[in-house]
Amino acid sequence: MDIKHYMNDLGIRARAASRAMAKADTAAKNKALSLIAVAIKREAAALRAANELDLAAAKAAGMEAAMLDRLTLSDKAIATMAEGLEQIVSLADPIGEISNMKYRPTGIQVGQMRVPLGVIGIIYEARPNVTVDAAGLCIKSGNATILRGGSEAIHCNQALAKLVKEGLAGAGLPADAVQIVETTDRAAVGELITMPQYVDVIVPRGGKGLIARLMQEATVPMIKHLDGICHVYIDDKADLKKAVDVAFNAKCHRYGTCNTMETLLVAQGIAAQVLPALADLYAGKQVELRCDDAAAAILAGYPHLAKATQEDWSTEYLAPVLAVKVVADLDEAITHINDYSSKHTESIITEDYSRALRFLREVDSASVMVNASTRFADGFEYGLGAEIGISNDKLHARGPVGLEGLTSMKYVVFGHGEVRQ
Ligand SMILES: NC(=O)C1=CN([C@@H]2O[C@H](COP(=O)(O)OP(=O)(O)OC[C@H]3O[C@@H](n4cnc5c(N)ncnc54)[C@H](OP(=O)(O)O)[C@@H]3O)[C@@H](O)[C@H]2O)C=CC1
Ligand SMILES: N[C@@H](CCC(=O)OP(=O)(O)O)C(=O)O
Repeated sequence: MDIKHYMNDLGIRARAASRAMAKADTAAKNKALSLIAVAIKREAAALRAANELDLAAAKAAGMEAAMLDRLTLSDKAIATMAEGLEQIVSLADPIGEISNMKYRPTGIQVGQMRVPLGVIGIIYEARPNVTVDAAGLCIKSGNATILRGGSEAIHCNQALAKLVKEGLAGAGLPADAVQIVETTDRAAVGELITMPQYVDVIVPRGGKGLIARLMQEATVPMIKHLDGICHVYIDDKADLKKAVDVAFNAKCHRYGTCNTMETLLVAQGIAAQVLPALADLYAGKQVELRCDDAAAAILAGYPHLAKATQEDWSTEYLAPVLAVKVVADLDEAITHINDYSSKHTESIITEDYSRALRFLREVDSASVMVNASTRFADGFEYGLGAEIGISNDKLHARGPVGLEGLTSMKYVVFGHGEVRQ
């Protein structure tokens, strides 16, 4: 079968499955999720073996360490996937909820019902846990999904998809509710984003190349999950220990994730105190610091120092590299963030309540934090069970997208035979 026909077939199956999923009851959906969690734990060894195949190929192709880390399905990642599914089971089913019922003067009663989006096409990076997180959220929210994961994770994704289908079938739900694209040919992406008759929304998780293509070609609406140029701003009213702990964690906890800090802004009033302490920790991890003149002057002698260029303020390194800038005050920090961030996640470190509130109000990003690491921008950490991704789009859903982000509201009207005058 050629790719056009193959994708068309996936689309037809997904559309049919979405109709069954939309009316599936909560117990069946929860049963499927629990069965998948059990199967994942049972098949942990087989999943690791499939992941080894992917890792070996990726290493041979020269994949960088941070991307290998993202591709790795460790025992902890396997346990977290299963735990995420169990968390989704425990969340309330959003589907069918009716709210805002009001009587109109005509006698009719108008309200809204929460409904699934339908068929969701997800294009994502080579990160196997996303396959299960996305499948779990789509199942619970009554959607069908077509998953196109990063080609480097194909073996692992195929192994996971089998377990998802086993869980769906065991709960009496259509196995086609979750389908993965079995080819790594990018022509399949071209088809997925141009079949509005079968796909209601595309969730692209990826970098600039992916988005450039989608912006040109897609005829299906998108909720974009893009790069994370995330900032931490250390205010001159910051607690030093909190500043050092958060700025170190935000950069060094994991380099390859989109919620990792890429630019550190420091108020000039505290820079001479906080930067040397932080630089000692960064030096231990060989983090390269790309500094503006003021930061470079404070950090003279640091072993991995480079001069920042204009380009650094707009760069997502996904690597042990950090741009560092000294700013005059909160105003300059907010302006810099609103000019250069990708509207993903930003954090202020301060003990000053008014400045914290100003930062929350004036920074235009999907997650805005006070005294916490940007690494917390994550569906699991926010209590959503998992996430489809982290939206930096402004429409429909912002930040980590969980169950509610995969639904919309339709109007429902109850009458007693009223007619319009
Ligand atoms: N906001 C969020 O939730 C997330 C954001 N990201 C962002 O993604 C970026 C890095 O991830 P990375 O894996 O390199 O992302 P890529 O954009 O390279 O890949 C992501 C997915 O898109 C596909 N893809 C990429 N370009 C094209 C194209 N031109 N046509 C068709 N398919 C394409 C890839 O397929 P293939 O395997 O063939 O390359 C892969 O499945 C970072 O900017 C990161 O922050 C990543 C994950 C989540
Ligand atoms: N959920 C993630 C962050 C979002 C994500 O998937 O990002 P990425 O590592 O760029 O694929 C986490 O913090 O674990």
